[in-house]
Amino acid sequence: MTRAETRIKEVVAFFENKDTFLGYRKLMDCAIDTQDLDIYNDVIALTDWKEKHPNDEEKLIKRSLEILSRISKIPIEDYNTKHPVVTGTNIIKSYGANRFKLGPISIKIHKGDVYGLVGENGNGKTTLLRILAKELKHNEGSLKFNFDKDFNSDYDLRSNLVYIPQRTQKWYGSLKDNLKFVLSNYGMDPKENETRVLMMIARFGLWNYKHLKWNELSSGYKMRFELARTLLRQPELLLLDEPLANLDVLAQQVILEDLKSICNSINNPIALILSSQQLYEVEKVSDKVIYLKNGMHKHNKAESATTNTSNYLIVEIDCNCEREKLKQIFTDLSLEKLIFNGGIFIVYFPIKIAFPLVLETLGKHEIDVIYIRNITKSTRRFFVS
Ligand SMILES: Nc1ncnc2c1ncn2[C@@H]1O[C@H](COP(=O)(O)OP(=O)(O)OP(=O)(O)O)[C@@H](O)[C@H]1O
Repeated sequence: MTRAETRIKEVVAFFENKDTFLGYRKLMDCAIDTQDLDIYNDVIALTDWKEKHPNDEEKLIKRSLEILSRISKIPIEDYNTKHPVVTGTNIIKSYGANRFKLGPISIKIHKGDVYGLVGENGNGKTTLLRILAKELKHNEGSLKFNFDKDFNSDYDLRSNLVYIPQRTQKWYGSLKDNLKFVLSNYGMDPKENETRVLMMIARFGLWNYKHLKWNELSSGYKMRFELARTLLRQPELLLLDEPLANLDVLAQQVILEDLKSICNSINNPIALILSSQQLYEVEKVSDKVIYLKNGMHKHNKAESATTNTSNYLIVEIDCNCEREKLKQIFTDLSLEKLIFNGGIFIVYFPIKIAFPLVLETLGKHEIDVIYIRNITKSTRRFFVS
């Protein structure tokens, strides 16, 4: 079975399980991979119908499955993501003597992969993104791009790599007109322009917002607009600085999943690096997490001998329990260390202790647990140690 066939099968299963919210977004990804304007028009017509008939789930499923069946007849070529699209070697950036220094950092970025860039404030995330975007010059090391589309100037480079900063600029006119403007700059025929723009509007859940102006959109929808605008340019490398900053928790998860799915396109994958403070959300979708501490890349290898946390099971717990009581109940589990950090406990056990045993112990003592997480392999442990 090809990747495309496997994916269509998955999407059919979402609809069969009546998970139409996810199924419909994945259906649109399958449609985008066909690059077939007739399919796009089918999806656009169905999106319009769906917005007008929000309660007719059965018909939506039926019509979606029909489109999927048409998509399955279109051959989709697998893109070979073997070669990195960016290779940075020993990159160093200094803002001057006795000031912040980033690096040396070495990094290889492949299309189809999502890289999460995390770290506390002021540790160099934006600096690294701006270097990769060629907005900022590095002092030492090499940075090589290997794009499919040739670039002869920094202007050309801008269509291969797109950097969306934390604060984006105001625009004028309607959301849809602004998106159409992007493609008209590439000299696209007006009919195709309309179809591609409406497809992207549908994909980013902007259908009911397409006639609104900048000041009529919430920050979250402004970010969706930026993503739609960016993806219309079909970049090969996408650099996002804090894209989740203004989104509510559910929207953060939806946008991250969408980005992952779009970047994982079968025939047109994109390499994505995004910086964020939303560690868990980012870890969930990232193929690799880059944790920056004082400008250095701290490698997240739980087994690494260089990390002083490697020999522990580390658990984060929020519970209604006194510190002394917690200490006492964990004595049997050979408790190593108990830290109270920002309202939650960080508990260290020898690595031989299994996480379910911690759960069992808390249950046995009827501790009122609000939240618990095993952070042994998460970069979260760097934030608390
Ligand atoms: N143009 C500049 N000149 C001098 N120092 C700078 C400049 N830009 C950034 N810095 C310093 O470099 C360090 C790293 O900044 P950077 O914005 O890269 O961090 P960050 O991890 O993105 O932080 P945040 O999470 O707060 O956005 C900070 O100490 C900052 O003050």
